[in-house]
Amino acid sequence: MRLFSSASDAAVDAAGVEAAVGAVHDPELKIGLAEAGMVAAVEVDRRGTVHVTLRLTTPTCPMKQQLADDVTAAAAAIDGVRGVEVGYAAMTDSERMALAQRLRGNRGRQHPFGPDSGTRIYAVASGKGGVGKSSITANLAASLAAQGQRVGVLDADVWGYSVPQLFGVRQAPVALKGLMLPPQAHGVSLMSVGFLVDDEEPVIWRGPMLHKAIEQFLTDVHWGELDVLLVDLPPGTGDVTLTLLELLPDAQLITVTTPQPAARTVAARVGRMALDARMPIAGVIENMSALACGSCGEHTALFGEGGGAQLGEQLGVPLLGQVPLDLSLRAAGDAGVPVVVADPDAASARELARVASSLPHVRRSLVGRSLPLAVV
Ligand SMILES: Nc1ncnc2c1ncn2[C@@H]1O[C@H](COP(=O)(O)OP(=O)(O)OP(=O)(O)O)[C@@H](O)[C@H]1O
Repeated sequence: MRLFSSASDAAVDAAGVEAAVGAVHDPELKIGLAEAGMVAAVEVDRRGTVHVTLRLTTPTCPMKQQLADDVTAAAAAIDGVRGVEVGYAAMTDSERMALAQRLRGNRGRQHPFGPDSGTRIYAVASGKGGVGKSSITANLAASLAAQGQRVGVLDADVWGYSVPQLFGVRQAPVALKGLMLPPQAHGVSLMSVGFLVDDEEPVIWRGPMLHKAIEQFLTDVHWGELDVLLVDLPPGTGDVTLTLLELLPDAQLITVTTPQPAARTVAARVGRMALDARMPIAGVIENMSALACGSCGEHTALFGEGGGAQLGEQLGVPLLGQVPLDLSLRAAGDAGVPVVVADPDAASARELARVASSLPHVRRSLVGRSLPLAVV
């Protein structure tokens, strides 16, 4: 229990406490605790201590501590409250079922990112692997979340997933009667195959199974209302990319390349594929641009120069930014904290934050809406 020295000895407004506790937002469910049916009891004793019992979706709820902190802060803000004690109970099966149904709403088996959704979707692609596509995705997401946007990251790089590592999240998502609650980190909702398999275990999905898995990541995950969904695609133009193009026809492509000709040429193929599918391309991000020496400031173009600008020209889209090679970005990624959060003044972080705040919103032309693609 936490005790406070209250400024006044006024009788506590029990209804006010209950309303304040009920209004606390559950970050995974994305609704208030009262609406989620999670407030089992709120009592105020004669000493001004508030006793709250929360009904958790699962006893091992990863948000338990944060919920306790938020509930404590909300109750403590009410006049006369001298202490707050938070206890827990678990939902029954039927309560979990009712909650899952409420969260799904009436969309049934449809995913929530259809043409009527207000979510901007960016699919982050590269030709070659290892050019920093996942690092860029993670940092754009964390930066947008820090600006107050509701952001999700779908790690569609099923074989080479790195979103769990980049966000420092290892826990499996809470499952609520067939609906997965995406883990949260740095204000971003996350979903990745990496949450569902052991680190050492190879993912050997192919064809229909892959298609099904990607579909489920869109349909059976409680994304809630998002302003932006970033999809980290696997490198190249494989099955997953085609599946996503089919499932998310309103997605816009962001192509990541290094300045090197080899990376640019392969990235151009992904760009061409998007153009052929009439998928809008938001632009190109050049990563691993010139390295600035920490002490003398001199720039070394380790991977050459100009690849991003040339790719942009080739595809007829803007160069959105040039993220320098930066030790801070690599170290932050290894530590599981995006560099825009861990070291916002680092050169890479400043450029990534700038790109995030000026991401264009390119709409798909209504001409030829159906895709000339099929998934086998
Ligand atoms: N600008 C940068 N400066 C320094 N290191 C970087 C930079 N961008 C990425 N890296 C590092 O390069 C490695 C590869 O990055 P990342 O995993 O983001 O690439 P990727 O294109 O998503 O790879 P893949 O698609 O093969 O999984 C990581 O160790 C990352 O920390």
